[in-house]
Amino acid sequence: MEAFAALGLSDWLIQQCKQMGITRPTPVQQSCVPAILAGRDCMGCAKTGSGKTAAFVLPVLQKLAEDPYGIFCLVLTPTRELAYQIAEQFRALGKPLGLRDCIIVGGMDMVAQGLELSKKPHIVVATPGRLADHIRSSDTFNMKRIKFLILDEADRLLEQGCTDFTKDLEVILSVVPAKRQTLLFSATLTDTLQELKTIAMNEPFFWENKSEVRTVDELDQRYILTPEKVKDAYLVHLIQKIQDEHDDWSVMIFTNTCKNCQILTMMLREFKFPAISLHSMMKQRQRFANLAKFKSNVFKILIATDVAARGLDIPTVQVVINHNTPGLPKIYIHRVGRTARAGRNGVSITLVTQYDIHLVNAIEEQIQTKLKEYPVEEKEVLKILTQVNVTRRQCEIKLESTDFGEKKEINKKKKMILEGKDPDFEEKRKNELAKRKKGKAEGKGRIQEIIHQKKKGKLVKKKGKKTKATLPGQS
Ligand SMILES: Nc1ncnc2c1ncn2[C@@H]1O[C@H](COP(=O)(O)OP(=O)(O)OP(=O)(O)O)[C@@H](O)[C@H]1O
Repeated sequence: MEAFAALGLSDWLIQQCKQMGITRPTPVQQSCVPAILAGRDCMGCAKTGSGKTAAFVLPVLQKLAEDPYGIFCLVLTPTRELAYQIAEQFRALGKPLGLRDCIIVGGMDMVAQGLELSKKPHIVVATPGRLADHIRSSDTFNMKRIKFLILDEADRLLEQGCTDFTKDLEVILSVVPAKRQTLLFSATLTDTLQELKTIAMNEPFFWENKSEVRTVDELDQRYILTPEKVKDAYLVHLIQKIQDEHDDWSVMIFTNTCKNCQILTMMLREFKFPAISLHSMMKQRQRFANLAKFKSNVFKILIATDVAARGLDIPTVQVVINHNTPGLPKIYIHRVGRTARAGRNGVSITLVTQYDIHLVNAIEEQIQTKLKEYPVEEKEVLKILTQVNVTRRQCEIKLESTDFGEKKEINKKKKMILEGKDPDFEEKRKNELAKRKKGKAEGKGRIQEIIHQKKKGKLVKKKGKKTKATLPGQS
């Protein structure tokens, strides 16, 4: 326990860590915690599962305990599930403080979120899109006093992937004070280092793993070379093998599209495997429910798109299967990082077709490790090939007969093209209009009205009774 004390953390926090089984700091914690406590901006680039979350949660809680107010700290993160996970860590470690946190993510009730924000929580954990919507549409809260701005998975927040956060980040950065501590963390910071340095303005303390190898030693990284048409048969064979050989097992399968995710889930269920999916075309409540069922091991297989590739901490996951070879090495690093976390062992198996070999070469070059072939009895795979492919086709037909979002989207786009419109341009225009409309009408009107009403109601009930969080150090 002394090691944590040597970092400058208070006794109550050390005790809280102990209760959670955290007894010795990991290297990223060892280096970043003292720098953050000393008031420096910080960039931490450490491998997956190495405890980056606690590296920022611990010093923020300590500083909050010394001078508690809301809104003290804003954490931005790219996915909704990750926002909940980070808030949980704050809640667990900050329990003795009576910590009040607030989670602002898309897909959840905006009015309830507005009300939460107006109550000045100590910590706000948000995805950028929804928080920017609140900033644009409401004046019942402000971020003028925040002391800490944290970007978790910072490189993802800055890159222009399928979800582009940059516009929303601009909105958020325009309302947070220039005088603040900025903390940036990820397992893959290096590509976006220059942009990140402009956000962390004050010569940040930079900590990076010394090792050339960018994945953890405890991870056994394998590949299977397969023709595209045999991929699913390999997948079914692998799952069957894992199920036969282990009593206690848990697997994450990553695939490239929401539709594929849905079809693979249906197909594995036809084979009576306990599979469940997670992708961005599901309703948010369903996403949370499925993740909870997987975490509690009710379902042993989670089939997901890259929405689940970063940050999720599910210690029971022993195997990650890449149903498609990731197009970018950094996506590979995050996906396989869902196993072999916090010193545990894990296996990753990537299904590689002859067209993906250059992708594997790029991955190996980046991670400075050679993937090893996963030995499979091909004869066994060929035995189930026809049955698997027929089942997949049946699932595809079944899905096509439903109104699964992707099909609807494609049809909508086809119609637009026939009308001589550019679907992408139309989409952008529609989103802009919707945002503006929502900002003006709903935001200024409905949210504030409800918030004011609720506040009034509460004040009448309490009649002068003031509530205050009980934070150590507060008189
Ligand atoms: N000092 C520690 N000792 C033991 N376990 C720890 C320690 N610090 C954190 N952990 C645990 O390690 C696990 C992984 O931590 P965390 O989720 O913060 O990893 P990460 O570095 O953010 O990974 P990723 O890059 O995938 O987001 C968590 O379950 C966390 O509770």
